[in-house]
Amino acid sequence: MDVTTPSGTSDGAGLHARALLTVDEHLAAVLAAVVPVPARTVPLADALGATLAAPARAVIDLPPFDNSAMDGFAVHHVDVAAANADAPVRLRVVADLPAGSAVDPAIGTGEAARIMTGSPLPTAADTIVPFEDTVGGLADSLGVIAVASAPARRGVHVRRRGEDTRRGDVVLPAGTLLGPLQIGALAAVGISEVTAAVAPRVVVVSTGSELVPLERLGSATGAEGVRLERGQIPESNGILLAGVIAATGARVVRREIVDDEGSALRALLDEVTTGPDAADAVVFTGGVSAGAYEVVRQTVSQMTFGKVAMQPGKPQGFGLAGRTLLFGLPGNPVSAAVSFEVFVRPALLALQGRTEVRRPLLRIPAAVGWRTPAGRRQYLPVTIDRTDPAVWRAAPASSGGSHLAGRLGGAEGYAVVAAEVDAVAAGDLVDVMLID
Ligand SMILES: Nc1nc2c(c(=O)[nH]1)N[C@H]1C(S)=C(S)[C@@H](COP(=O)(O)OP(=O)(O)OC[C@H]3O[C@@H](n4cnc5c(N)ncnc54)[C@H](O)[C@@H]3O)O[C@H]1N2
Ligand code: MOO
Repeated sequence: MDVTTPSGTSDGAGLHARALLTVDEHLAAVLAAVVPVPARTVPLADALGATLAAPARAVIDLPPFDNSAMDGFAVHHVDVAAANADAPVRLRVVADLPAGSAVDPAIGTGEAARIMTGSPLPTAADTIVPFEDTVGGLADSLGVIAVASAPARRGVHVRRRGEDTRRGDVVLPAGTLLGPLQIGALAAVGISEVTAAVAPRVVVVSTGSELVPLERLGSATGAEGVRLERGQIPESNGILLAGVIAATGARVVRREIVDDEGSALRALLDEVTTGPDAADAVVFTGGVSAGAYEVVRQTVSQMTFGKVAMQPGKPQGFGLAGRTLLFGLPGNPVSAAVSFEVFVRPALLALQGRTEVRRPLLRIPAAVGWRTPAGRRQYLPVTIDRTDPAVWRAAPASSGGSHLAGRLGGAEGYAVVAAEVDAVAAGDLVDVMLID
């Protein structure tokens, strides 16, 4: 990246003199530093949100055996091929097969077995007749039944062994996020444990002497209300980052607020980046731009600092302490949130070996026009206007100011507008990065 020495205020002029990095250049530099975390074997039940580190192969065929798709009767097709309402075919019911039954009854000519959905198809039968196609239905389903409608063909309503998946097939490749559907699919093919990436351990450090931790704010509903002195603000980046980090499958092992003085930050950094329990990543916010009290910039010598052609999120710091990734995100809350999406999230996913590290983009028309910053890629918080279900539209959730943290609460994504574009007009197609 465009590197400046982390010497604080003295190199501010140098920063301004240098060209901006593109978002893609900075992201490439970040991803190049990522070394994936190790994998471990984990019970499937504990793997929600983890990333597969090895292909998951089916342990059994799915379905595991030929079975009935309907509640009804297992029959010989030839016996009922001519059945109709005017000339029902009578069959003697010789067995009753609930799901889970291990019985494999003999079924002779003119005979049937009552069978429930999911029960194995008797070896002697080849077709299922649902209750609805018999005269007596469920109410008259034991003894002798009358089939009033011929099955469309031999084998109808039979679910075949292995028709979904064969034993040994790769059900999901390495690098897949294990969401609820994936976990369900793996369970269905007999997998009870998986090889998954160990959750990266992440430390979040908010910097700024103006920050008041939530627990010291007092109760908004109490008689005294919120207690803030002049110049103080509630600390909000830490809780936001903790949430988005957890959503990547990583684990926030520590969350701290440090002042702008430096010694607390230095001690904390040493503690969390050395020894066997060193964090996989430390995410700082604040103290990275051009002011007189930029604690991250002035203290973290392992990071380099530069400007990226994006808005918000222009000042960025990045580096390595041993194997720990260090991110210096700007302190403005929208800048911190956007910077996380664009640089930190992909890195945390890459650490876990995730194949897809990008957010999905939806290209939809802008609901209204807005201005964009010259020469910087814009990430504008937007809601998705679904008034017309056929044409969703991107509606700004804020004017784009990087301090408008309250408006962030209404955002469903970020409109991503190229650096060369100066303004978006209503109806222009824009890419919306969807967030969850
Ligand atoms: N002379 C210049 N000034 C600034 C520049 C510049 O290029 N030249 N860049 C601006 C841009 S763009 C941004 S973004 C900010 C980033 O500044 P820092 O990363 O140094 O952040 P701070 O100054 O510490 O804080 C900025 C802002 O955000 C509030 N903040 C910080 N941490 C938190 C937190 N954890 N929770 C809630 N709010 C937080 C802080 O109070 C400030 O208002 O710099 C511009 N300046
Ligand atoms: O680039 Mo700053 O991140 O505009 O707010």
